[in-house]
Amino acid sequence: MSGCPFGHADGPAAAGPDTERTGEDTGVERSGGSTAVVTSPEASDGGSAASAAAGSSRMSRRGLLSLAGVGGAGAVAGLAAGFLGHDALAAGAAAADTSAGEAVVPFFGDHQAGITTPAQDRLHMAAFDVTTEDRKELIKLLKDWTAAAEAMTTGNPTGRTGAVDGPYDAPPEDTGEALDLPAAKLTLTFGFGAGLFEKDGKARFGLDGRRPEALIDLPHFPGDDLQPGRTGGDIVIQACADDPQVAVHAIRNLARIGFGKVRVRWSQLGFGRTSSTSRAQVTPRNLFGFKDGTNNLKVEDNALLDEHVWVPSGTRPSEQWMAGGSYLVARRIQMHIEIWDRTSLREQEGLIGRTKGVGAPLSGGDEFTTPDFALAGRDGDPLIPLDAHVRLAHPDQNAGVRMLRRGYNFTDGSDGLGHLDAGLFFIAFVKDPRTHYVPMQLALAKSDTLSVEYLKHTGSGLFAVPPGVRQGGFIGEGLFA
Ligand SMILES: C=CC1=C(C)c2cc3[nH]c(cc4nc(cc5[nH]c(cc1n2)c(C)c5CCC(=O)O)C(CCC(=O)O)=C4C)c(C)c3C=C
Ligand SMILES: [Fe+2]
Repeated sequence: MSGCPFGHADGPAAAGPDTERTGEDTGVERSGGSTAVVTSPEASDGGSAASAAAGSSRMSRRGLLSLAGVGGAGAVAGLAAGFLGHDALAAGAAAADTSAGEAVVPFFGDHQAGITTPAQDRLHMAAFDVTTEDRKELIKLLKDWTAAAEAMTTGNPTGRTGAVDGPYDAPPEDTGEALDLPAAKLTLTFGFGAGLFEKDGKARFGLDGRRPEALIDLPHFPGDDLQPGRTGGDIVIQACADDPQVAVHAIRNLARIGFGKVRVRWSQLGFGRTSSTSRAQVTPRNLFGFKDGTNNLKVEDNALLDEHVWVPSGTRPSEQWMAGGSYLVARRIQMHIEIWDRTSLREQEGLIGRTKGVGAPLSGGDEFTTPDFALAGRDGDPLIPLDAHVRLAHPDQNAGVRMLRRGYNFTDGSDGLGHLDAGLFFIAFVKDPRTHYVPMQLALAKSDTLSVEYLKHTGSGLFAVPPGVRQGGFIGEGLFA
């Protein structure tokens, strides 16, 4: 093959007449490829449809590799180069792997993906401090992140030359550990912390007056033991995927792209979702062994999502950029699992207010029966104790507010004192944390025996999550308009 622009044996061959560049940012060929697109309820506008189409016409990382076994030596050479001819592409399409792991959640849409998207199995969340003070540099970074996010969520490497097709004497543009992995329903959700707007009393990036009123500094809650290295951050990125390596690869490459402009402040891995966000999903279990997410808001609850999760338009003009967005609350909650494991089943169920087996309310019925908080047992006491978690967290006790929970289990080794450092990385999306998080957290921290005796909050963050990105736009574009 001739035409290697970088002059090394493995370099890209010239694109043949049947190939077409899809864009400067990704350098990936149009392929009529095999990636299945998951219809995202969040991505419901025209841009999303276009994105879905773009996603479906792109070749995923694994689609590319599968061609090696289909198109023979020519295809392998093309594969190594990242450029494929028409015949090889047609053969590859015929042999396409459209298994669930290939599924793509569209990146573009009215709302960002990763909020009502059915919760994937794995999480890697990272919060960054922005180290540059240059507005142009920040905007450029957000544009570069948008391009990289679009590429990775469609199962493609970052940059024009990816992991193996760049100059031999330069670091690759993509780190490569996801080369042979499918998109795995990767979603990347971006949010802005208070520190992006002002630091030490001074406005940053020309954003004077643009900090939304709802982006408060969270108060100290009773029992909080927050570690500075696990708290705050100017920008957060939530990566969720059904493959941990895909999620970690995404955060790593976004951090790499941000080198010199942002610095990772904290990051958290999560290994098992603790919420279902769609009625099609089975309710998972947290590390206390209880079903978690039964009475969560679900993607099917459109009216409730409008009422409790999405920021409405019509707020102050300076906050209009948040319309269609949401607020992300992140709390790293350490669970005293060794104490829990020595607690009787009766007490465990009383602390939660539901049965451990099927997750039914202690007032009776099955998992999805409405709890009857007034129903008393033979002793006259309510069957769901007054200090049960589900009673105190129920909308009836919280001025009717609801939240969309999207947390993950975590285990980060041990604490050096013979205990696992394990817990629940609580993530919730709400339209306004002042009404939809702070009062409930205060009530739980004061009166919920589960919280007081078995939990410790060790990290915290609150982020304004702007609405979805339109094709050709960039993350948070409205804020910089
Ligand atoms: C501030 C909000 C909440 C925190 C923090 C929180 C932590 C937390 N929760 C569990 C276990 C369960 N929570 C359940 C229900 C539930 N929890 C919250 C809020 C917070 N939880 C709400 C709003 C609800 C729903 C209440 C309702 O409407 O009925 C349940 C029951 C199953 C379910 O409905 O999801 C469990 C179990 C843990 C272990 C934990 C911290 C580690
Ligand atoms: Fe809870």
